[in-house]
Amino acid sequence: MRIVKSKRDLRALVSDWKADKQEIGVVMTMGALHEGHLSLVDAAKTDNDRVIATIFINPRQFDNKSDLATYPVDTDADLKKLEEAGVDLVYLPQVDEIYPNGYSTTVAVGTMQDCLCGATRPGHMDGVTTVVSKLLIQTSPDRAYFGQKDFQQYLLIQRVASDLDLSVDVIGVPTVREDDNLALSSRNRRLSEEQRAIAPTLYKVESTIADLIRQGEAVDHVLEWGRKVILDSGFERIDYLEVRSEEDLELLGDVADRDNLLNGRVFVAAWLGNTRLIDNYPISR
Ligand SMILES: Nc1ncnc2c1ncn2[C@@H]1O[C@H](COP(=O)(O)OP(=O)(O)OP(=O)(O)O)[C@@H](O)[C@H]1O
Ligand SMILES: CC(C)(CO)[C@@H](O)C(=O)[O-]
Ligand code: BAL
Repeated sequence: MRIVKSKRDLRALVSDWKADKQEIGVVMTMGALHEGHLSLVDAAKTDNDRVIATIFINPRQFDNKSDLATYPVDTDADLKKLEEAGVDLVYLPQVDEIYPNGYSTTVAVGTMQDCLCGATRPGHMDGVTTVVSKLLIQTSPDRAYFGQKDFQQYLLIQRVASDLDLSVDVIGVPTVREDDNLALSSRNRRLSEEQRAIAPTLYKVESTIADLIRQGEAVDHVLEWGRKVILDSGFERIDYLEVRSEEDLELLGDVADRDNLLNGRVFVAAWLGNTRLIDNYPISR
C-alpha cells in the first residue's frame, strides 16, 4: 500500500493507473476508522481495479472548535486497517496541501443544504462540498463511495458531481451498525459507558416511527412521541427529528400523499453531552 502526502505524488500514481486503463474507486474519510468505513472500501474493491482512501480532518467543515479539537485521531491503526482491507493508495494530506495560502474558493450547493445538518451546523455542508470537490478532482476516480449514515452529505455530493460535470459515479453505501443497532461513528469513541447505553435510542425511535407511519399513523403525532422518548432516555437536545424525501430532502408530513411518504426517511440528530449523533431510517423498509 502506497502512502502519499502531496497532490503531486498522488497525481503521478493516478496518471499511471489511468494510462493503464485501470478503474479507480475512492473512499474519503476523516480517519478513526471503523467497520462502516471498511464497508465503503469493500464496495470500492468490488467495483474497481484500484482503491484510494483519503484521510483528512477537514477544518472547514467543523462549525464547533471543541469538536475539531477532540475529533479522534488514530493514524497508525487506520493505515493498518486500510492495508488489511486491500487499499492500494492512502492520501494523507496536511491542511496546507488542501488549503494553501490564499485559498478562497467555496463549493456551495443550493436549497438541499438548508435543512438537517446544513441548517444546524452553519458552514458545515459548504466545508464538506468544498473539500470533496477538491478531493474528487485530485483523485479523479471513476466511482466515489459515501455512507448513507450521512445521507444529506451523500445527496449533496451527488448534486455537486452532476452540477459540475465531474465524471464520477457517487455511490451510497448502507449504514453499518453495532449489534444493538447504534450506527457506527468515529464520534462514538467519545461516549461514556452511560451515554453509550443511551445512544441506541435513536435507532429504536426512528425505526418505530417508520413502522407507525407505514401503518397509517399521523406524522406529526409520531414525531412528537419520538422527541419525548429521545429526551426522556437522556439525550440533552434534539437538533432535528423529521421525515423528508430521500430524493430531494423535501419535508414530508400529513399533507403529502402516501406514495411520497413511502419514499421518505426519518432523519435524526441529537446531543449526548458534547457529542452529536446522527442517523436516518427509510419509511419503506
Ligand atoms: N456506520 C457507517 N456505515 C457506513 N458508512 C459510514 C458509517 N459511518 C460513517 N460512514 C461513512 O464513512 C465516510 C467517512 O466518514 P467519517 O470519517 O466522518 O466517519 P464517521 O464515523 O461518520 O465520523 P463522524 O460521524 O463521527 O464524523 C462517510 O462517507 C461516512 O458516511
Ligand atoms: C466526506 C468527508 C470525508 C469530507 O471531509 C467527511 O465529511 C466525512 O468523513 O463524512
Ligand atoms: N461524518 C460527517 C463529517 C462530520 O461530521 O463532520
